[in-house]
Amino acid sequence: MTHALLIVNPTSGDKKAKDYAKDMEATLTEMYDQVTVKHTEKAGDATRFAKQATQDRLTAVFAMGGDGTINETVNGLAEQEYRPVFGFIPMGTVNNLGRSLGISMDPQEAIANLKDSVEKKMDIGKINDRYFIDIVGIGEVPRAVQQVDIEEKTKLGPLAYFIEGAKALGEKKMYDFNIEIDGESIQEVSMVVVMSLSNSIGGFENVLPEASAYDGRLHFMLLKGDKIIDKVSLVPKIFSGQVAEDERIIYRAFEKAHLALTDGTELKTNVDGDEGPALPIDVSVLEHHLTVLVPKSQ
Ligand SMILES: Nc1ncnc2c1ncn2[C@@H]1O[C@H](COP(=O)(O)OP(=O)(O)OP(=O)(O)O)[C@@H](O)[C@H]1O
Repeated sequence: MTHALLIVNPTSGDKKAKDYAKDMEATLTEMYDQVTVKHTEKAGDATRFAKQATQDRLTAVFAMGGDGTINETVNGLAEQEYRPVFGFIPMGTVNNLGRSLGISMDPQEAIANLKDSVEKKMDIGKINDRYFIDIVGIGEVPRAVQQVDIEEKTKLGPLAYFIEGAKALGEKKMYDFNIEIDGESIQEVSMVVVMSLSNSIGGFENVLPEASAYDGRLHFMLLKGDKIIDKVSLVPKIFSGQVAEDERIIYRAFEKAHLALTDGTELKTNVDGDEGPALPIDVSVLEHHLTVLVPKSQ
């Protein structure tokens, strides 16, 4: 007998997730013998529900919510001995993972496409003892992006992050990084370091055209501090997918890295848009770790 769990964050997508949950349940009922629906009430619920599903050996776990809910659900599934098939309906502002996997941003369409989806093996990231689905950011730009308030997000969508991030480019705060990346040592002064799983960053889909959630690699970018004067000219390059070739940026596709500051000060990371652990950090990719349902056209 097949059994699917549907995790719904009723507050996601301007509270629309709650309305779409009925359609989703009906669709899942056509796909699985049994469907259980659980609504989250607070941070940590989605992780708990998903982890329980691995212990109960359910066939599939679905999430309806923003990147926060997707991240929490994946944190419940990752590195468990048995991992159910994973699917999700993006209901947030940015929906970075949904964009990189080609899932429709229209919830109705995303639900309808489920019946015609295929299974793919998706990479996930690990930072210290937790997991991420999109990105680890370090420095003033990721910090500013994290502080975008809910009203601005609702009004402007991903553009709100872009505006705050661009403002922070004017900041002059630099950090002296000491990095080990797949056996290579990098010492560099920088204001921003980003490690992404896919082509999509902050909802913008063409930043790293070569990268994908299935390539078994994380993608590291460090903006060199000594070339700070012409950093504004980098913006069009970032959006036309040319960062990997720019001399002001160190780019590496990698599997494992250790990042610290040379003076040993604590600096908090941004993980999938929320505050993460402080440096020093260990970051790695878990290749093809989750079986995810994506539209057939992908
Ligand atoms: N019933 C609830 N009421 C209030 N907050 C909740 C509830 N259930 C979960 N949460 C919180 O919502 C967070 C995730 O929200 P969501 O899934 O919308 O992600 P998001 O990252 O805010 O999305 P986006 O920024 O893309 O809009 C969870 O981490 C949890 O703290």
